[in-house]
Amino acid sequence: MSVPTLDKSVNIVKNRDQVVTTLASLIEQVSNDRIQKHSVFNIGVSGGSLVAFLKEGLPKIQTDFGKWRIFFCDERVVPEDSPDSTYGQYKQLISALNLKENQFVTIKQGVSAQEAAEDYVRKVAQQFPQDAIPKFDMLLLGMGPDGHTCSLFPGHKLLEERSKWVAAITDSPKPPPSRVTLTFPVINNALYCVFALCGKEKADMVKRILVDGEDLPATRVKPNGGTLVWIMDEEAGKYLK
Ligand SMILES: O=C(O)[C@H](O)[C@@H](O)[C@H](O)[C@H](O)COP(=O)(O)O
Repeated sequence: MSVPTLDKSVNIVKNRDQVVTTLASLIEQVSNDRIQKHSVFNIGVSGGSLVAFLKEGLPKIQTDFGKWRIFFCDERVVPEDSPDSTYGQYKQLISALNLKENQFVTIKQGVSAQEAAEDYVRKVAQQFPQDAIPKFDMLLLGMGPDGHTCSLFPGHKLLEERSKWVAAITDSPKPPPSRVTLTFPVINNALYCVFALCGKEKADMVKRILVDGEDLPATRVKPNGGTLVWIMDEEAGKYLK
């Protein structure tokens, strides 16, 4: 797979196809490194357009998917068979990548957002017993047109959460309203935080975050001692040139 090399934190590639291949190549590199060192690859995925990027890109990479544990950076509190369920959208990857269902760490079904968040904290803690704060190998993030990431929205009190690793939100401005989300203490403890995005509708917000440094949720993703990578197409990055 010939893709542009990632030599900086902000990578503007030609088009959506190259976002898919560049993202997949980075995931391939990091997953193989982590599996070689720790025999497991702990990755968090988001919903939105990232789902399609991964469905297209992951089947083309060489890695031991059997060593992957897949978490959700955020998840909607809906039944798994709802079209709004992020896990429901990723389920197709189970057969495509020969995964086992239990490699996805999913949220508890049939409970409130608060209960789902409390349960997810326990599930996450189980996978990172040695860590004072869970240290994900890689978190794959989207950025909404309002600068949100995960289910952390501009002006929301959850932006200030400093102790809970996973929080519930019931007033998400992006439907559906009830979700669980990782919080910044966990997000910024990851080894890699990777934003992947496309399209001119994101260009203004990309400029406000990466040029103007406006304090928006996506601006606050600054992995401590980790690596932040942005991968976007020319349309999304048109104000960065
Ligand atoms: O489940 C979700 O809604 C996401 O996790 C959310 O944070 C998403 O990543 C952004 O809204 C960007 O979505 P798009 O890439 O579709 O614009």
